[in-house]
Amino acid sequence: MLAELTANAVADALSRRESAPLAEVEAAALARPAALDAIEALRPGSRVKVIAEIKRSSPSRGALASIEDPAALARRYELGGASAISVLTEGRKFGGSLADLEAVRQAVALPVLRKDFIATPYQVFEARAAGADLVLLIVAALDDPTLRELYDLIVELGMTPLIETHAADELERAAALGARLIGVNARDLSTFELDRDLFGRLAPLFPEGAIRVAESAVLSVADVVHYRSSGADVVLVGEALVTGGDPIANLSTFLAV
Ligand SMILES: O=C(O)c1ccccc1NCC(=O)[C@H](O)[C@H](O)COP(=O)(O)O
Repeated sequence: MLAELTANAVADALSRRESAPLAEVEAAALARPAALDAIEALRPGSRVKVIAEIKRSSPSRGALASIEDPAALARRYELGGASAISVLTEGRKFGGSLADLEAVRQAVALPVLRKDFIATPYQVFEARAAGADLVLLIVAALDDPTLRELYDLIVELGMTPLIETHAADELERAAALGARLIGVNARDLSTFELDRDLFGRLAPLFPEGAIRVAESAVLSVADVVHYRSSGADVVLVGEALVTGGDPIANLSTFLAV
């Protein structure tokens, strides 16, 4: 069953009255310099890679960090060795915005992910217009034709789709797209429960050659070790980095795994 939060966010996206006409956002997206190569940045190496997230609050944890200057935090992440930056752009539950993404884009030379409940081509153009290099698609939130349409548009605009899954059948749907970057979110979006073992159970189902991203629930180095030993190439970390003091010091411990 589609989580209520996700269903509402998708319904919002579908019914939104846009502030700018599609043609304008499309033109702004096409006028941007080429997107950065996220596949290259996240290519598996001898150590785990980190996508570091700008996250102010969340439905499961409430307020996490005020983050008055997302660009400054992104620069710290870059200095600390992150391979990409995730920016939550959803406003109501996560306190994010496209303005955050634009600010981060200008501050760092790393690929930037638009992390949101993406359900329309408009949002994909908006992401590119704001400078995103990657766009998250949540398999559970989209039917196959929409998933395909949005996936193809992201690729056509030169960006990289990060395909988020939470179950075996969703990984099959991600594989059918030809996805090169696939995440398993440990967080059940209906109950918010965290299952750090889910990644390991689904890891054998990843298609050959896909980059494997473990999303959510990294609170300590032990969690990174756990994901890495289960086959993760990349971990996506929010809460631990925005609440854990010096992000550079935290990243250095994660990146040693
Ligand atoms: O974080 C939440 O509570 C949440 C609830 C419902 C949908 C999505 C949610 N979070 C988005 C994410 O996937 C995480 O921000 C990201 O994976 C980082 O997770 P964490 O390191 O556990 O903060």
